[in-house]
Amino acid sequence: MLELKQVSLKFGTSQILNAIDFRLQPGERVGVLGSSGAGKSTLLKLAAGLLKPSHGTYLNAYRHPLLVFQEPRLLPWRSIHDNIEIPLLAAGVPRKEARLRAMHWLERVDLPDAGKAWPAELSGGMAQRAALARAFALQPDLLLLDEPFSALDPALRVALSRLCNECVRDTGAALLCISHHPHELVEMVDRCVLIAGGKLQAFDFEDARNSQSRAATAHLLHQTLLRQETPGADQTKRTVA
Ligand SMILES: Nc1ncnc2c1ncn2[C@@H]1O[C@H](COP(=O)(O)OP(=O)(O)OP(=O)(O)O)[C@@H](O)[C@H]1O
Repeated sequence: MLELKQVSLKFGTSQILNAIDFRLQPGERVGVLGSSGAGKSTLLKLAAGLLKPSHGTYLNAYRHPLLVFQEPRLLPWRSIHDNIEIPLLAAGVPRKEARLRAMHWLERVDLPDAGKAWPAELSGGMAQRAALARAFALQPDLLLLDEPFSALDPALRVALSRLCNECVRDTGAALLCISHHPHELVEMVDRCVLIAGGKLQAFDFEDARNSQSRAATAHLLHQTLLRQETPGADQTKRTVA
């Protein structure tokens, strides 16, 4: 389990997160929303252990947290297969198993013939699929997605969200996922948190399996986000100590 208790984080004098409490249970899937600069990526980096809180308690029992960024970040001088296999070898996976896992995940993300290709030969969507294959091959128990599909066109974004959703459900990994698209996000998660003014606001779905409940929650999230992004809205103001 991941647990943040009364966690605050400052960059210089800017208070980004202010005494937040957050828990992520094994297998739980949580969406993170908020206006630009609200602190979503900061929360993910905290969860990944890449940032330390200025105050409060950080407890993380996940052994294999994995952060996936907006850009695929593939090694340009190695083949797609190598891009997936190299991190596995670095993690101590035997070569034969690493090869099989790389092939399995390339197939799973619908790139069965791309193993020998160079990253520069792939479209944006294909490169992001390869990045997902690399992530899932590492068998994370906590997957942290920082808007991984935001640079793609809407149809591709929806397709990759669905694929990612299936893979997360198949592996049972816990998920913390940032998105600016409430309607897509609610299809992937059990609940959402919204960051505003350094605080977390919870949006629980009445019944995550009920599409009407998901649609209503997405609508509410959308309206709340719009209010935040309106210039001068109170919620976007951040405490500056
Ligand atoms: N390393 C850093 N040093 C100083 N300030 C930082 C640092 N990282 C982020 N910030 C600031 O913290 C605030 C929150 O940044 P963060 O990247 O978490 O926002 P975000 O909600 O993910 O935004 P976006 O949706 O635009 O990606 C921003 O004002 C940003 O400029």
